Amino acid sequence: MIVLEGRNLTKHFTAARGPRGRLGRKPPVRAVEDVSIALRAGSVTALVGESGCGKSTVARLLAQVYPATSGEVLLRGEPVRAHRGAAFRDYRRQVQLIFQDPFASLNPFHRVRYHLGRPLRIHGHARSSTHERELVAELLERVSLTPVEQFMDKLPHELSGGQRQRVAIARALAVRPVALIADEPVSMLDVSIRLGVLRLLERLAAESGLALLYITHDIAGARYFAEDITVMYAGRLIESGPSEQLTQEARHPYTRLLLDSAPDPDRVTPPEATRHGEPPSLIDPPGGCRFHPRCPVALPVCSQEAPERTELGDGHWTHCWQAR
Ligand SMILES: Nc1ncnc2c1ncn2[C@@H]1O[C@H](COP(=O)(O)OP(=O)(O)OP(=O)(O)O)[C@@H](O)[C@H]1O
Repeated sequence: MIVLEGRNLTKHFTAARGPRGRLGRKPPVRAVEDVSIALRAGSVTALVGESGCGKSTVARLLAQVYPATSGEVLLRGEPVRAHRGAAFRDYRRQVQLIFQDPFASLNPFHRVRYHLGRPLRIHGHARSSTHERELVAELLERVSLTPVEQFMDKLPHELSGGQRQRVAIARALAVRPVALIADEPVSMLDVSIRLGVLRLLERLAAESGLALLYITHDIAGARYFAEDITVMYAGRLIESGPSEQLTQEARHPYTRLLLDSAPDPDRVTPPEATRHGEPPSLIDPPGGCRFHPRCPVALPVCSQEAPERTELGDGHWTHCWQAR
């Protein structure tokens, strides 16, 4: 069942710096163009791409941190129309964001008990202080911070990075969301504890039927963790499909470059993606397929016209002239 969906989402920001255009206006940053993505209950979807390609903007559009320039967001098939008031607050409760830096998202002066108890109180889940304590303990157990008594009264700086991220996840769970959007949730953590936090997110999605969007630049890791992978390049989606199929039979040259440049301790030659240059500016993106200036197999048509979506079967699709 599809829980959360973005349809044809586009976001243009007004650039804070940079020269003004002919009409004296600053040109927009075309951060996200025509992105459609669906998250299913109990399932992990990965959104993969290089830094600056618009992944966090998609996360924020889905969480309604700011409105889309065009396109719509649907929760359980219903378009989200409210941008303030009770309906909007309820939407923000149901769709929770987890950020990269758990330290920045936890007030350093408050103990774990407070961080988890506050949302329980605000949303009326705790009937009394004893009940609140029970619910806090339950949340700590769900994120495997046990024995719970050891964690209740800790301040954020007394916890490791992984433990802090677990508290941030528990706080998101406290308000009983239907979707979690995790934006690079492990990239600031020690390599040795990343897998544990990812396994926790996977278990929570499976056990609680949460729809989970996992945002990452690591396609190799996404493959083992997500059921589906969607690849983004310079503000656009370029390929998507079931993880195994997408990584085994990638059809877009950019997906192949990402797979080739995934960390490999045995490789001596530089990764393909670095050999083929940098991502383009989103103020003045290349015409046609945005990847064409870096594409090793570009055709003349690639610089002229953006390719439509080609269905490749079993939910696998791409936008590439070579696949048409
Ligand atoms: N509030 C904003 N105002 C202006 N430009 C913005 C704003 N937010 C993002 N951008 C621009 O939009 C583009 C996409 O940014 P975004 O943060 O979504 O990328 P990302 O793929 O998540 O990158 P990273 O992995 O580095 O966070 C970038 O060019 C960024 O500078």
